[in-house]
Parts: sequence; structure tokens; C-alpha cells
Amino acid sequence: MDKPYVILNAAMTLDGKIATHKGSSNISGKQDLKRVHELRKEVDAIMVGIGTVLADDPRLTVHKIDANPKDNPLRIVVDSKARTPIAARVTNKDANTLIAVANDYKYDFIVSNRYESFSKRGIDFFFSGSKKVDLKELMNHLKSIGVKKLMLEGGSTLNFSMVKEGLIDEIRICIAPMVVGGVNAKTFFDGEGFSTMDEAIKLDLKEVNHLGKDLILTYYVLK
Ligand SMILES: NC(=O)C1=CN([C@@H]2O[C@H](COP(=O)(O)OP(=O)(O)OC[C@H]3O[C@@H](n4cnc5c(N)ncnc54)[C@H](O)[C@@H]3O)[C@@H](O)[C@H]2O)C=CC1
Ligand SMILES: Nc1nc(O)c(N)c(N[C@@H]2O[C@H](COP(=O)(O)O)[C@@H](O)[C@H]2O)n1
Repeated sequence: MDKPYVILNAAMTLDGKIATHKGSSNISGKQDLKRVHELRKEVDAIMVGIGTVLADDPRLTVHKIDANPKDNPLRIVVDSKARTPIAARVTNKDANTLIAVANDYKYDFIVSNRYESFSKRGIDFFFSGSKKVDLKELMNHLKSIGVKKLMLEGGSTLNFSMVKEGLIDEIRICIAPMVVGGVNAKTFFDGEGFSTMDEAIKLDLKEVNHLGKDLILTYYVLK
């Protein structure tokens, strides 16, 4: 299957949380955020799930280091039910945006005013899968439109689906020296999970670095 090279990047507390149970998620230190934006500058596209858009209203542009607006990668939102708010920052003019929607929700969406408003703003759409976006088809489509390197930036649900489907090649995780707890706090990978350790996705540790107080680990995903 033809697909982009996918790098999953995130920041978590020592206890594996990527947000608190209330949704607070400022975890990376200053130096790590610079590293993240250097990576954003290097890739062709940044992808997040709709949960992340609704929780964080991210810009998904290169804005913490010097950069030309033309360095902004394509922004992709995996949004099966087409719930992206019209006013979400990912729909602004700072970069191009593609929203991936599942076919079961396509008709209602394309006859809505929202579709018209998005289209007027130049937002592109990709329809695939029935109830959920088919991530393999999406990866294939992205490669066909020139996305060679893709940065996945969460959240927990999309991270698990992507790794389970064998679509992630590399993982870069910032571990901040904090413990936040909370059974309902999002972890690095949530989703339905595997039943046994035999099924676990196996990784190969490639690099260990310190950035200020944070620890940055880079892994290759073994296939
Ligand atoms: N600390 C960090 O580095 C980061 C933290 N976060 C946090 O993660 C949280 C959001 O995570 P989630 O709620 O899990 O949302 P998410 O961002 O993973 O989005 C999940 C949604 O993706 C959509 N989706 C469509 N097709 C899918 C498929 N085939 N498989 C999986 N999902 C599919 C579904 O609509 C699903 O509800 C927020 O609290 C945010 O702050 C998010 C990114 C980075
Ligand atoms: N690497 C990293 N460290 C953190 O501490 C974070 N909270 C995140 N979050 C991700 O970045 C998005 C925000 O992007 P903008 O600055 O608005 O462009 C957020 O939605 C998460 O995907 N990442």
C-alpha cells in the first residue's frame, strides 16, 4: 500500500496522560515546542482527530519559530461525522485544510450550509469508509496528492487506530516530569486497546534526548 511516512508526535506526563480529565494539555516545555515546530516545518501535512479540534482549537501551523507562511503544511482533520466547527482555527486562511469525512454522513453534510461555507473558504474534503473514515484509504489518497511525510498530532483515539492499522512508522514522545493521574484523563493511546501483550505493537528505541526538563524518546514502529 502506498502511503506517506508517518511520524506520531505528542507530549505526555510520566503517567502517560496527554491531557487532564478536564482537557488541560500544556505539557511540553519551551524547547520541546520549538522541536515540534521544526518538525511541522519539515513535513508535508499535519493530521489530528476531531476530538483534538474540539478540545484545543489548534492552529496547526508553524508559529513558534521563524517561518514563512508558505512553510505551513497541509492541515488534515479526521472527522467522520463532519463536526468541525465553521469557526475552528484549522479552517482559517493560514494554511490549506482537508477534512476527511465518512460516507454515511456525506449526504447530510453536502446539502448543508456548512459544506457551502467550508467550500467557499477553499477547504477540501475526502470521503471514505462508512461510519468511520477509512484511514488506509485516507493515507493512500494523501500520498497520491503529494504528501510524502505526515505528522500525526493526536489525540488518543486516532493515535490508537493509526497504530493498530499499521500506519505509523515513527513515534516521537516528549515525557514531561509531571504526574497528573485521573482515570478519565486521555492517555497517549486509548481506543479499544489490545487484549494480550502478544498483540502489542512492538517498537525499536532509536534515540534518547533531553530538552530542558523534558525527555524526548524516538522509536521506530516494528512491522
Ligand atoms: N499532549 C499532546 O501531545 C496532545 C494532546 N491531545 C489531547 O487529546 C485529546 C483528544 O483526544 P480524543 O478525544 O481521543 O480525540 P481524537 O483527536 O483522537 O479524535 C477522535 C475522533 O477521530 C475521528 N475518527 C474518524 N475516523 C477514525 C478512525 N478510523 N479511527 C479513529 N478515530 C477516527 C472520530 O470522529 C473520533 O471521535 C484532547 O484532550 C487533546 O488536548 C491531542 C493531541 C496532542
Ligand atoms: N507536542 C505537544 N506538546 C504539548 O504540550 C501539547 N499540548 C501538544 N498539543 C498538540 O498541539 C496542538 C496545538 O497546536 P497549535 O499551537 O494551536 O498550532 C494541539 O491541538 C495538539 O495537537 N503538542
